[in-house]
Amino acid sequence: MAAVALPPQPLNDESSLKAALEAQEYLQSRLTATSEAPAFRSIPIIDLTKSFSSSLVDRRAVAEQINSACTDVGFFYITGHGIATGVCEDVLKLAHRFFHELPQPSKDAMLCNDYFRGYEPAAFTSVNNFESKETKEAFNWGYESGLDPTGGDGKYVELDGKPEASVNLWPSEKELPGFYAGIAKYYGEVLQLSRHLFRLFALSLALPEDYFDPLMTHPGGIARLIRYPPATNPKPLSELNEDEEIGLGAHTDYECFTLLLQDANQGLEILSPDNHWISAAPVEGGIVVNVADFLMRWTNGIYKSTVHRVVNRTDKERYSIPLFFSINYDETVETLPSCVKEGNPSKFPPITAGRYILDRLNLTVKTGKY
Ligand SMILES: O=C(O)CCC(=O)C(=O)O
Ligand SMILES: [Fe+2]
Repeated sequence: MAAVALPPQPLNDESSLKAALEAQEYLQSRLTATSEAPAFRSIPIIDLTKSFSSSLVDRRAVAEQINSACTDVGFFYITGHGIATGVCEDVLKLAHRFFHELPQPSKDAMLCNDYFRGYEPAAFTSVNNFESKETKEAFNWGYESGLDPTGGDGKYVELDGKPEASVNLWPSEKELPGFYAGIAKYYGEVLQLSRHLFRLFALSLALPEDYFDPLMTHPGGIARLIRYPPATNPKPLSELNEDEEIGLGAHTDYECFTLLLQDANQGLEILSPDNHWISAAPVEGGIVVNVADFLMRWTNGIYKSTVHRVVNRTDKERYSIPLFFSINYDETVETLPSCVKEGNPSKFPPITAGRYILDRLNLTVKTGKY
């Protein structure tokens, strides 16, 4: 069965902005009150090795674990994912080089553009309504067909639906030799891993395995190198801490799901429904996966998009590299058929992938459009 996408329609800016504002309200409600969902204290680890098997039975067994993780926690680690340790180590080294070797004026010359590509100095964006000053700095880039091992289908459009060659901003080869090639290596692999995961998500949702394939031929995929400075007052995660030094404020992600590579320093924390923060400390060889808001809506709320934040509690810098994987930005979709039942109708109107993400991003910038 082919994926059911709606026929092309004019972008409905109003419904996506409404959805973006609702997401902010949801965040505030999660931070101020507990939710009725069952509490959790740990994050499942899923070994993907069998998901690469030629046996559908093996692939379904992995998909079932994904279903439980997404229903209960919204976060899981993947191991056995096929991206070599060396590739992960190399891209983390590149992150270090970007922040330490590139002179500040060169970074400033690549200041984040309207599509959120380029360099974000500390405190440039704030995910949580500016309640906290964020210490992180970042370098963001997005999909280019040249970074896609499939070569893409030539139909990529940007967040606002415009066909753009590329709005990415790259440091020059002279200033940072090997940077683009190193990014391309990791990005290409993590993009393909995301497509593989989406097939497992399809199985996990009782959909045909290729259900999402036509929707990720030119997918949105913003990725970033993030640097968190060392803590000025290192201390472990504790309920008693009140003066948290926020690296990245409490938020949910916007797209379908995120694949996060982190270095050896812990800092990522996720919010259990009973409002306890749980550390998502690095797991050897593991990549963190979390459901984001677009997929939460698409599954009628069955898959959880869980609130998380980053507090670097160590005396070392911390680096992380998330990829926010989206379907093609020009797709408008309605609730998945397997997530709508008699007595449980769709809770969410259709929205367009890119426009929704752009509205969410715009709400994070001090000079935002709204
Ligand atoms: O740095 C991390 O560990 C998490 C980053 C994150 O949550 C994000 O960029 O949305
Ligand atoms: Fe996040």
